Amino acid sequence: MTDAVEVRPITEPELADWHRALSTGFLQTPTLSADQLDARRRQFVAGRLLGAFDGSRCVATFRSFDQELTVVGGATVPADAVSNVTVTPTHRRRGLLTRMMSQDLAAAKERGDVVATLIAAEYPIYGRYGFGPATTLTEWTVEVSRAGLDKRWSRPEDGGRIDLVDGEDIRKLGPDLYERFRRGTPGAVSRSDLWWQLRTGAVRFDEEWKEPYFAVYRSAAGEVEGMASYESDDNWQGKQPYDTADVQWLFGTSPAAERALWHYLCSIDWITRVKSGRRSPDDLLPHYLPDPRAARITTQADWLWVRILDVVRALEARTYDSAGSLVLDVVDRQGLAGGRFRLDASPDGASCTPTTDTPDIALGIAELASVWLGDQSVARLHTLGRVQEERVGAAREADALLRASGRPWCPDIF
Ligand SMILES: CC(=O)SCCNC(=O)CCNC(=O)[C@H](O)C(C)(C)COP(=O)(O)OP(=O)(O)OC[C@H]1O[C@@H](n2cnc3c(N)ncnc32)[C@H](O)[C@@H]1OP(=O)(O)O
Repeated sequence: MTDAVEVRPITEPELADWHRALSTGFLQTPTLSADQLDARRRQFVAGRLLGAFDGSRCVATFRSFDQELTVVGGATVPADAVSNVTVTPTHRRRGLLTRMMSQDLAAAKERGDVVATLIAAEYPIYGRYGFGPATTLTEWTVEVSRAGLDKRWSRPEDGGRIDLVDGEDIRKLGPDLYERFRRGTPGAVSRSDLWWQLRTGAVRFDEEWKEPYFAVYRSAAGEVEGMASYESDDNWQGKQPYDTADVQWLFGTSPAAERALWHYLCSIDWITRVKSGRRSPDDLLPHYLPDPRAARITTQADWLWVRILDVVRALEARTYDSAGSLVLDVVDRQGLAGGRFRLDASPDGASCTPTTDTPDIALGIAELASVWLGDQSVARLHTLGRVQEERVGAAREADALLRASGRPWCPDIF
């Protein structure tokens, strides 16, 4: 049966059928309006949208696009970002995802991408293709009354200011600021113009788009250093307001900007709770509050998954705080990137070369992705039996070499 189904890149006229399959796979209304389809045309890139066709009907979807991923130390690597993965329920578990993924990863490797990235809908799907969870997502809810902030707070203490602006301002100011931010944030990914258009309503994929509030922080010197987008509900109970500010995104290029934006959000009259949106596990949000316990973790889970396609370039792209050498046996069941590699690293730079030297540790390509950006420790994976020590003590040494000073953070969903 599977053999009768053809997997291939779609053509632009096939987009409506492809989107019907995509909506069906995500359990959404199958047929898009002409306007919705028109807006989504902007994501069409020839060769990067795969479909599986049973006769003339599209029964599976897969889209990838070019992205940059920031690594430890601030360099970026080219990534193959994977999204819109669905198989129609009538055609599941016949190997269609496996066929689409194999085609896409082979093409990405051929193009020279260092990694593939995705946000996994469910944990068990992507490990088999060599993806490993590489960043963790943490969401907090701040109970404003417990935060200990001064009730009379009305502006940043540092001489900076916060202004509410509209979507057009965000489209002008956002991309440059985000570029600076993401280059200092391992785990962050590039944002396209379309990303900003969708978040500010200039392009709408769904008819019921709700306009959020946009806040911008400028330093005392007048520099734009941070911005946030948030919504609020309209929640009155009797004569009391219990509104929640729901942060869509918030980032800054200085701690002062982030502190001021969180204080602003926690000081809006009627707002009793602030939901943080997607942060890294070691985000400073709780510590910007006089009482950090006011921020309660509501979600903690795997977020960005990474599939390393080129071990040498991946390990050479990042920086290392200490000096050391490590021989790694990297097992890749798909045969895309495995082998034995010698990493010689120091704060001055790193070189990684294929070798026949005796290995220190052995690990899967997915486990390498989990330790590469510093989200996991080699010692923890060793304790779990997912990294093997070929020399006693090597896991702890690998840990010291690969450790990063902060956890990586991918604030985006794609
Ligand atoms: C990046 C993103 O877009 S994330 C969104 C992913 N999409 C969804 O969650 C939408 C709903 N789910 C689906 O559309 C499908 O179930 C998919 C795309 C997840 C899987 O497609 P399928 O064609 O059924 O996968 P395929 O047949 O290639 O499965 C390969 C293997 O993965 C396993 N597998 C696939 N999906 C799952 C899952 N959700 N949970 C556990 N195992 C899974 C299969 O059992 C199979 O295992 P086997 O090799 O041991 O037999």
